[in-house]
Amino acid sequence: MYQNYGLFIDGVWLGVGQGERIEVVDPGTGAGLGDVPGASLADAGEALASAGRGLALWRATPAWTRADFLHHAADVMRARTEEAARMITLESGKPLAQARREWTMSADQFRWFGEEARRIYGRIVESRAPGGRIEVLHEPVGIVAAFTAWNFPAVLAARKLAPALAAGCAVILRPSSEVPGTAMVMIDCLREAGLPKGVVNLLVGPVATTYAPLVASPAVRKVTLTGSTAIGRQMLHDAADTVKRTSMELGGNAPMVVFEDADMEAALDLAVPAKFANAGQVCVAPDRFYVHESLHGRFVSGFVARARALRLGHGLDEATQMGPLINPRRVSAIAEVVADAQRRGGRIETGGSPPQMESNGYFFSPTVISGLPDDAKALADENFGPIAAITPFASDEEVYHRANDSSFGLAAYVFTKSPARVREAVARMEAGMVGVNSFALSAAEAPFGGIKESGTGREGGSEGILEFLNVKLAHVAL
Ligand SMILES: NC(=O)C1=CN([C@@H]2O[C@H](COP(=O)(O)OP(=O)(O)OC[C@H]3O[C@@H](n4cnc5c(N)ncnc54)[C@H](O)[C@@H]3O)[C@@H](O)[C@H]2O)C=CC1
Ligand SMILES: O=C(O)[C@H](O)CS(=O)(=O)O
Repeated sequence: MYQNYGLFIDGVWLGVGQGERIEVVDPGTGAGLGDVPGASLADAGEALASAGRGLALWRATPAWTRADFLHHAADVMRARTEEAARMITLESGKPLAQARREWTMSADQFRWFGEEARRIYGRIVESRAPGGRIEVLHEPVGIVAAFTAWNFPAVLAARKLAPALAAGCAVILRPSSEVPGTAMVMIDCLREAGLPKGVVNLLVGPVATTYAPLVASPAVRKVTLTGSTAIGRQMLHDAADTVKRTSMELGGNAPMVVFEDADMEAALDLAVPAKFANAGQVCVAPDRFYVHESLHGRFVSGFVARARALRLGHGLDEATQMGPLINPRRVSAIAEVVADAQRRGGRIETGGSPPQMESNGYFFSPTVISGLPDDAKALADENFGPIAAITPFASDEEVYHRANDSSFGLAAYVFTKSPARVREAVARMEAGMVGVNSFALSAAEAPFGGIKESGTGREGGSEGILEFLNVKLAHVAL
């Protein structure tokens, strides 16, 4: 699996880092996939030095040359889809079809920001001083340290690499140790596309050697994380010591509101796949289902029937619709959410425990819970697993209050046929992204991100490149 990869420092693969080896596990079987080198402090120092050289070269590279590279990288990625999808599935557990979609979404990021690289506009403002002029320029922010979660190992990295490279930055990428191979395949695609030495470096390994030296280094001018709110909060504190730019794609706990005028069957057909994609380990997955009281009973029944029909299995089996959780700790965490629900009088409508399977994989049955109070874990916390908590509401005012009663604000979804309700929901939902009769929030051309404790900054769209640019004012009196 990893014999051709390892750490990527100064344009070469280092199969042997100076740190300890890291075992990678297939969550679908519990078996080892192989091991990868863990970076040492010396490796991190070499990556920082390499990134400094890479930045000097890349920021001087014309935008159209950067753009052509990004487009070529997207083409190479598309050509290597099957290899990449297999790696994503083996490391993260998600079914192959979802892995292929994720890789395609990742290539789209490079294609989109290949175009955006050509559109880094400044402006000139007439000065109030005779003969003067004000120039507003955009310059690359510098060396970027990028940290990503395990659940979408490709697109989370692409959402950072593509805009940073479009802007002229150099990047040190440090993926989750659960899924290092996916980032390795992606960087090998960039290498194949002609990535210059030092522009992207890859570190894998312990926080002490792959995060601490980067966040402390004054040479690193931007920290970008996709991960939990707890880790994001820590990184924001750490980055403040050297006043780094930051962008944070953090936790979510998305409400889905089904109004009484919704097309309930259509809502169910979309909600169940959205809930159980990647076994629910999706930051924008619908977690809290608020259903108008007139529809609640039928909605629960329809949700349960669809959940029970899902085929669980290893992601490499093309027939699999839901794979495992990422590790045993996630299985325990989800089991605790169910136990909390039972203690609070909730009804486990289906699921609630690991399935009976001939597998050592980390599986948990698709689970539907009703009858819970709003402060139950299944409703109040980010569960990040295959749990749907469904609860009735009586009025619009009630449901907006309950849906917004959260420290999170990543995604929110409403289902209704009423244009008036659509306008009100988009305006009143406290989230960075709102889906109306849709869960399709993730696209390279759309700004992805949250508010409140779901994070800061946006990835994708015309906003995404701004995260990696500094504004410079020049007042020229000539
Ligand atoms: N907003 C978004 O776009 C997304 C958010 N997420 C969030 O990520 C979380 C799940 O992913 P996880 O990898 O479990 O999150 P995590 O926060 O535990 O880890 C995120 C990254 O930070 C690293 N990390 C862990 N502890 C660290 C520390 N003390 N110092 C520095 N780095 C550290 C991890 O190795 C990983 O690379 C969920 O909360 C989910 O909502 C996941 C995907 C997308
Ligand atoms: O990590 C995630 O949850 C992804 O952002 C989900 S998606 O945007 O790729 O669908």
